Amino acid sequence: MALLHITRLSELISQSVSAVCNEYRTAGQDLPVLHSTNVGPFDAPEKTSETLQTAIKTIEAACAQLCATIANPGHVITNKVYNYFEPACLRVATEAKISDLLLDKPEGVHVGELGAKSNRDPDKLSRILRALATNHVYTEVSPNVFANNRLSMKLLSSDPVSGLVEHMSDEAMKSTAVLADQVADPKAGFSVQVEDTAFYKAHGMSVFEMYAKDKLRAERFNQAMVGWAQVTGRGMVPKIYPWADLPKGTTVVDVGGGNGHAVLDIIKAFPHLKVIVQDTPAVIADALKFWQKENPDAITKGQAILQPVNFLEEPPVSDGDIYYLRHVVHDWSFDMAINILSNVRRAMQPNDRLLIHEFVPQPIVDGGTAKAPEPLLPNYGAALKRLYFQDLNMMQFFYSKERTLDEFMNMGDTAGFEFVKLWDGGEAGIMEFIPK
Ligand SMILES: C[S@@+](CC[C@H](N)C(=O)[O-])C[C@H]1O[C@@H](n2cnc3c(N)ncnc32)[C@H](O)[C@@H]1O
Repeated sequence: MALLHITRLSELISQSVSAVCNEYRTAGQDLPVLHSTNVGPFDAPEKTSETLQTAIKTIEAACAQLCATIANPGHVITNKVYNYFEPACLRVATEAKISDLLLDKPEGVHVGELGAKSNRDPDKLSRILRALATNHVYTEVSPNVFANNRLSMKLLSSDPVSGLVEHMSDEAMKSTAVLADQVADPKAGFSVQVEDTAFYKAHGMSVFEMYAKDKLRAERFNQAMVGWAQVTGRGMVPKIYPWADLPKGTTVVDVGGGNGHAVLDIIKAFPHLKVIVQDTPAVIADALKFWQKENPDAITKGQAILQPVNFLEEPPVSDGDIYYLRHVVHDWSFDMAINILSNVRRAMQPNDRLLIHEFVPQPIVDGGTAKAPEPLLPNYGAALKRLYFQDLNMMQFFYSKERTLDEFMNMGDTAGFEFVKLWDGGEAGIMEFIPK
């Protein structure tokens, strides 16, 4: 049985590798290589076919499960706990702009030069870059000479994923360090108040209070949201919902829209639509710069309007047809989320629609709709770990959570909405509601 288990895992890996090769071959594309700095043809989630996605998921899940099954347990656990160095090293690399310094230098750059150009101690830098290269971020081409590879290209300062790395390895990770203390605390551990969260303990304020005061971190967070969207399928937003079928002039209100990158993609694909982005005044000021760079015409023509709102205290603008909330509800406890949704409900007419775009995690025990082949964990285990860590991120920031479909349906019902449909978008889905 034990032998069957590990050989089955290895078979799953080799079958899935064949499937990957086949997808590339059929598309006439070269197979990916780790040291390449070129963007691969299927690197973006929206460019990855379902067959390729399943094969990659299976490889990730089976490799992790095989290692966990056969390696020394103490070794595996020690490696897991040492993982906290990886984000710290990634932040050193992004803040020192190492990937920018290595751009177009396939022969690599000596750490002495990297240290001089980034004002970092070369010895510390070399050890940090070596730790990253050992984990496949950067290549050490010869002793102390480092070059970019397919992963380190995501750390370029022009790539919004680098903002995500900094946001997560700075203010987020500092709160992760005290998460266990908060969970064990007899008072804070059972609270749902934001003042009792790990984030509040670490920083003495909530995350949105931080961003109201700290402009650099606030701008970085907005960039992080674009990076997050890119990784989880920015290009998916126009594909998940039948935006094309909406009548000309339909107005989509992006409530808590950040800089409005999601609706920017929507009007790019569906120019017959109009959008209004609403967020806090500081974020809207940042959003204006973003649109002036990305699509200034939409602002001049009035196709895109940017407006401040405080959705905790007032309804969003009332002249929308579709109210779209992307990764907003997950920031709030049940009661606070009901307050926001009730405010949205107050802005809406009977024929308007509410779209809540969020992760919808599947229970691990029956695997929900994911249906991984045995002996993989039913939810594809390590391949989907981001989803479960993201839920903990919501715990440490807000004492909120990533919710199941049932939880969203209950929430919608409480706030005065009738559930219509889940538009499946893979990792995240759009839940459509109408006013009751
Ligand atoms: C997790 S971000 C999601 C941003 C965007 N929808 C996206 O998917 O990238 C949550 C957003 O809610 C906004 N927000 C928080 N409190 C708010 C409030 N009281 N009124 C309006 N927006 C708020 C934040 O500024 C932030 O842009």
